[in-house]
Amino acid sequence: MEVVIVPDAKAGGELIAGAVAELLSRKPDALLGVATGSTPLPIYEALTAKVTAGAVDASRARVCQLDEYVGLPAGHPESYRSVVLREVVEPLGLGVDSFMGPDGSSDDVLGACEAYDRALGEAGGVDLQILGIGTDGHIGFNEPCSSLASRTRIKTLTDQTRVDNARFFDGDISQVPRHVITQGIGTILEARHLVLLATGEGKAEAVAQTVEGPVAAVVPASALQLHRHATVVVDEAAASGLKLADYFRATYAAKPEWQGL
Ligand SMILES: N[C@@H]1[C@@H](O)[C@H](O)[C@@H](COP(=O)(O)O)O[C@@H]1O
Repeated sequence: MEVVIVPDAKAGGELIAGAVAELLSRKPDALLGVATGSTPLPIYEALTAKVTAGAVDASRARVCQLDEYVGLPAGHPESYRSVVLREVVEPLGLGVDSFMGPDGSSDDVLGACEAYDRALGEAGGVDLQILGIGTDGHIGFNEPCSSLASRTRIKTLTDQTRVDNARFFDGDISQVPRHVITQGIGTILEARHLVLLATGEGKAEAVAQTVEGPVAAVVPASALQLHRHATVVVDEAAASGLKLADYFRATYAAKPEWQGL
């Protein structure tokens, strides 16, 4: 696992957008896995700026969702499908046919989970998966004690996650769905490159446990330690709980440019 400490969220966004740009130059039809939440927005803004400036050709890129609420009506503005279309797919100038996600409004939720897990494999697998992290260490919507071998399935949100996400629902926790579909941890680990961005002091504890704690289902993001190409990008505040911060800084400073992220 590589840990990169950046000055702020904007720098993290630029760095990761650069890695996506490099991937697209190598593989124009790469499948990009995207997370929702506030944290990854600087990545999508930086990538959109590169595309608008003509520095990156994303016209053949494909985008896939990490997770979804269950039970929101199709087209609800806070469904993750709507969010990803609004924040990523449309700004990059892509069409809906470049995009895939689980159907959270299906009557057959179990079937929708299995179909999505299968579809990811049939699409050739995710090339680069962008991840955020919950304050409780979740990735996607894999809450604490999710199986590290889990596949795409339905999960129940913790009260903490529903409180954290209420800001997208007029601050009203009762509007935040209790159930979600999420790529499992086993599914996420199949992506070729995992890039987790965490910013702000509120994520410091979860980041410390993810990077320096034991691999444990109680901290789902710690499963990144099992991946052969995982990058954790943190700002100074999110890095504040890391004992090895100076080592990570020195290592990155001495990294040859040709290695990329
Ligand atoms: N399912 C999403 C996660 O993918 C995201 O990482 C997390 C943190 O969101 P934020 O970046 O807004 O803190 O929120 C939700 O739970």
